Amino acid sequence: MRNRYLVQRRRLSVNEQALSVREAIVTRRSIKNFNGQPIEPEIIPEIIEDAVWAPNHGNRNPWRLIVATDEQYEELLDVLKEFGVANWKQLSDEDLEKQMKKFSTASAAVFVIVPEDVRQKERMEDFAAASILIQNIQLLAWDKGIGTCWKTPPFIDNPKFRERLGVEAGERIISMLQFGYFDTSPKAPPRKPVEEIITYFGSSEDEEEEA
Ligand SMILES: Cc1cc2nc3c(=O)[nH]c(=O)nc-3n(C[C@H](O)[C@H](O)[C@H](O)COP(=O)(O)O)c2cc1C
Repeated sequence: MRNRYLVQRRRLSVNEQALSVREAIVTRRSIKNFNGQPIEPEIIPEIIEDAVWAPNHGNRNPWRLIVATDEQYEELLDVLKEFGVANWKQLSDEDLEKQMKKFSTASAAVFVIVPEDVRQKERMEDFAAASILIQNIQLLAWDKGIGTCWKTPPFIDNPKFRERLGVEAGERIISMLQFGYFDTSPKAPPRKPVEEIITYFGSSEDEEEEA
């Protein structure tokens, strides 16, 4: 009975989608200029609940997420100031405010953390699976009109920053994912054309024969 309810609930939420999968993939852009409008804090766990359906080898669910929204995001801003703005103590209030815009105009951040498996293959698989989770989050947010940007500033590997976040030994932060509403979407950075990235199996033999 409970299962049937869950299936029904999932169907309902799927029907609520605004964008097709293709539209979401093609139109999503990394948003780097947010407008400062706060996002509803409950949106983040809602998105994550769906995003975890990412494929992952052995169903290891190789991820955990540290979420900062609302007042916690305000608290996080103090930490980001310390680690993400060089010489912040020497800056005037005005310059500091300017430098902080890259963090302060977003209204939430999610740090995606993966286990660092000692086995190389598993480590790579876990990184790949967590990357899919991240794109799922980005697409689901986009579908709700919320912009995101996957950021990898150097401080995510700083031991003191890791400690402030509560990241354990054997774990790695792979993304600081910023969230927020936005007024304009940037122009799409062009991708390499398909002809450039595809080689058809056996085609080099054909070329050799023709030559
Ligand atoms: C692994 C990864 C790391 C990234 N790190 C940063 C970053 O540190 N700063 C940034 O501004 N954008 C970062 N990006 C976003 C890319 O700049 C962006 O995806 C790329 O320019 C393509 O634009 P689009 O996402 O709008 O299609 C990152 C993206 C990925 C996948």
